[in-house]
Amino acid sequence: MAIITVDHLHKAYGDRVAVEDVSFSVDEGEIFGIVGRNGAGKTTTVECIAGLRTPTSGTIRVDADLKEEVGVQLQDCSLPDKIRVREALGLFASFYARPADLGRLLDETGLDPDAPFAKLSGGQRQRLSIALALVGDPKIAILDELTTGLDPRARRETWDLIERIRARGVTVLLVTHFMAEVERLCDRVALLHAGRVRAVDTPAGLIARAGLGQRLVFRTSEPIDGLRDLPEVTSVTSAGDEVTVTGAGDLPAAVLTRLPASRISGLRVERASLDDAFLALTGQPPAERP
Ligand SMILES: Nc1ncnc2c1ncn2[C@@H]1O[C@H](COP(=O)(O)OP(=O)(O)OP(=O)(O)O)[C@@H](O)[C@H]1O
Repeated sequence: MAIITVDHLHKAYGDRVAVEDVSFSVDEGEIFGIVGRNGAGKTTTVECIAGLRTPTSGTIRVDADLKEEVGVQLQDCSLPDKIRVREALGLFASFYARPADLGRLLDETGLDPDAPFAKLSGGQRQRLSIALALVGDPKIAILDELTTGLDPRARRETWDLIERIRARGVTVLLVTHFMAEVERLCDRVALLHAGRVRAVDTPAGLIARAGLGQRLVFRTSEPIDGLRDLPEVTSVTSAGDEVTVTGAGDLPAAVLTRLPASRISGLRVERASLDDAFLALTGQPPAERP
């Protein structure tokens, strides 16, 4: 059952259109991702859902009390240096009629209640900002760029935390640039591009929808322009001398007609990833690698 329904959302800041036309719905209990390049309109969309911005037109229905039952973690959490984790949680809890059990939140996030904000690592700050979003025991948690800037270990710990939150029945709306995060966490995802929805699907559905059968990765110092004309090829990208070719059909045989095996090395065949699907659906890669 839908807990959030966004219908033809349009939001302009003066002359600048941030969201052109966005519609999707989020089912109760799912982790729903919103992905797109910088400036695609992701933050504006979730801020409208959270009631922090007013749509220029279109409608948003949220089956929850916005003040009491929707927790929001926006980009860039900052608190006074000296405030301790326990104090920050207590302060935010005082805004709610029925706050969450702070002991359970501390257990879930693994934070030291006596640590001052200034002493927290990037990952701990991120976990605190998630805890603050959950302090009102919300039905819906909106998390914006949850793991940007975290190292791989801190990112994995944050993903585990989100899975524990979902296991409690919280619906999670997650804005992210990272396709690995989407594959790991999201049941479904809306791909935004230039203020519009390109696709709403499961991660596997997005890959299938992009029509990318497989990809070849190899090294060569030969020119690769001729590969793009092959009917089997969807995209060709290179980084240094490593070339990635996506496509369908008998891709290896087609590529080898243009590039003899003697001129390439390290050839491997991989299934298409969500990064590839993003590239195929928007014409651009999702973001710089974390
Ligand atoms: N308060 C504002 N005033 C004017 N323009 C804005 C404002 N907020 C966002 N924009 C513009 O609206 C567009 C969409 O911004 P938004 O922050 O929603 O995108 P985003 O997909 O979340 O990007 P990012 O990944 O960089 O956070 C951008 O072109 C941005 O510059």
